[in-house]
Amino acid sequence: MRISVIGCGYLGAVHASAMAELGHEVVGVDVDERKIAALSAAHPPFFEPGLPEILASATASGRLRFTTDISEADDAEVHFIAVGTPQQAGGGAADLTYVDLAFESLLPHVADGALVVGKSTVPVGTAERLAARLAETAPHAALAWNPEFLREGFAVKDTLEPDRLVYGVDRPESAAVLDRVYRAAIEAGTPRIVTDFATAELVKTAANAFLATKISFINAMADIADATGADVTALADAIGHDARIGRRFLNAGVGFGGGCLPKDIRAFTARAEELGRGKSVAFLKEIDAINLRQRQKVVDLAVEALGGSVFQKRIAVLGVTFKPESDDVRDSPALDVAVHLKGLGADVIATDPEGIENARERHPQLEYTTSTEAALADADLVVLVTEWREYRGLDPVDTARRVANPVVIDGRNVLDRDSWRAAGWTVRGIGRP
Ligand SMILES: NC(=O)c1ccc[n+]([C@@H]2O[C@H](COP(=O)([O-])OP(=O)(O)OC[C@H]3O[C@@H](n4cnc5c(N)ncnc54)[C@H](O)[C@@H]3O)[C@@H](O)[C@H]2O)c1
Ligand SMILES: O=c1ccn([C@@H]2O[C@H](COP(=O)(O)OP(=O)(O)O[C@H]3O[C@H](CO)[C@@H](O)[C@H](O)[C@H]3O)[C@@H](O)[C@H]2O)c(=O)[nH]1
Repeated sequence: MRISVIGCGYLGAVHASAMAELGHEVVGVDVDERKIAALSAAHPPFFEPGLPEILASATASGRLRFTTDISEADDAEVHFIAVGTPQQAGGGAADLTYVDLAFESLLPHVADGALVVGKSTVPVGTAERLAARLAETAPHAALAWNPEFLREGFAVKDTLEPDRLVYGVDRPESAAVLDRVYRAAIEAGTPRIVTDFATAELVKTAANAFLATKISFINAMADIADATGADVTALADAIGHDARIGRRFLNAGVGFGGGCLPKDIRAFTARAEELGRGKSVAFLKEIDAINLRQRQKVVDLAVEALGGSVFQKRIAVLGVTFKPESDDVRDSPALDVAVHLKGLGADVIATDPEGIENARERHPQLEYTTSTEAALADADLVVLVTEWREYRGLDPVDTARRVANPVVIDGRNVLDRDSWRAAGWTVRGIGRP
């Protein structure tokens, strides 16, 4: 099929490449010339495992090209909208400017019979509004909402082998078109849920709200564990054996960040308030508050570990991205902790395998290194806040030789505390004795 993907960021670049990998003819469109130049040269403008390979093979095959000229989307049968929906400046609601601009710029290029498919995460009601606008200007085209559930770090696999497909449609023909797009996944047995616009939009919001709730729930348990000497990791293992609860997403630590969960729960709350249903999701404000307290908790642990002040103390911060296997620092708990410690007068040196460039752009006041050894050298304190494999695998004996003072705050509860303690370290975790 001929497909266009409008917006080639973390979501769109992967979606475009994956669609081409499935054999479709794809044009990726973005307003960012640098991004388009990089993608056209088969260089992903961000770090995502597996993307370089499918991008290279799809561009070489001629099935995938990128452009800043939206008129090149003219002959597509399906147009995916994958532009950003960030948090509004000064409020929690989603900023729909990019969706609206992308949609308006696409309208003159929507052919009769084409399907416009929203992929961006939007407040419920957006699809209905856009469908009405489409009916005015391109009455022989249709709109669908097909939310995306990929995780950064696993984006290629999640796109090619999704857990489920959700189609929000207003006519059965739209679902049939999406079935052709996703034929490979459907033939492999991927469940598909065909529903109305509002349900499809809400499925996405509800999924992220649930995931955020799971993480803040375990972080709340970590706080009680801290007050009682209990161990939140053992607690998570034990409750996780109950299949109704499940062990995944019960890792206590510095909390959730990224370009999705934090902004999506805030946008959901704002939308529910607009709908007069604020009370129904008021708990999400507490989920957010618990999450943000985790960042403060790590900072407080650092102050405590250094005897009441971090002023002029050398602190090695391991990790700046919001999670491993990504270079994304949007709303990153790790970077927030580093910035906060710096604000308290610490001599912070932050390291990360992939995120330094993005972190430096946002917070040039921090000192960065890509070398873990350089970060550790003569540190008075080590703070692990993103669980990259290289940090989880650090040798405690060798690491102890590098630092000035063998004290580590394990903000992700990933170090083997027994071997670190045996090597002379003081180890502080989250919700662990
Ligand atoms: N990142 C993820 O893991 C993920 C997963 C699922 C859903 N989502 C949702 O997908 C959407 C995109 O997220 P992202 O992380 O890819 O954001 P992003 O900021 O990485 O990418 C958005 C892209 O849209 C481009 N853009 C903006 N206006 C445009 C226009 N008028 N025409 C063409 N391109 C335009 C930007 O230049 C940018 O490259 C958001 O709604 C997000 O919530 C993201
Ligand atoms: O037990 C856990 C699991 C995750 N996290 C943190 O939660 C955040 C989000 O992690 P994850 O969900 O893996 O990353 P994203 O790539 O942001 O993916 C989420 O957001 C996407 C955008 O909406 C959705 O598509 C995905 O389904 C949803 O998992 C990260 O900061 C993690 O460190 C924890 O603190 N504890």
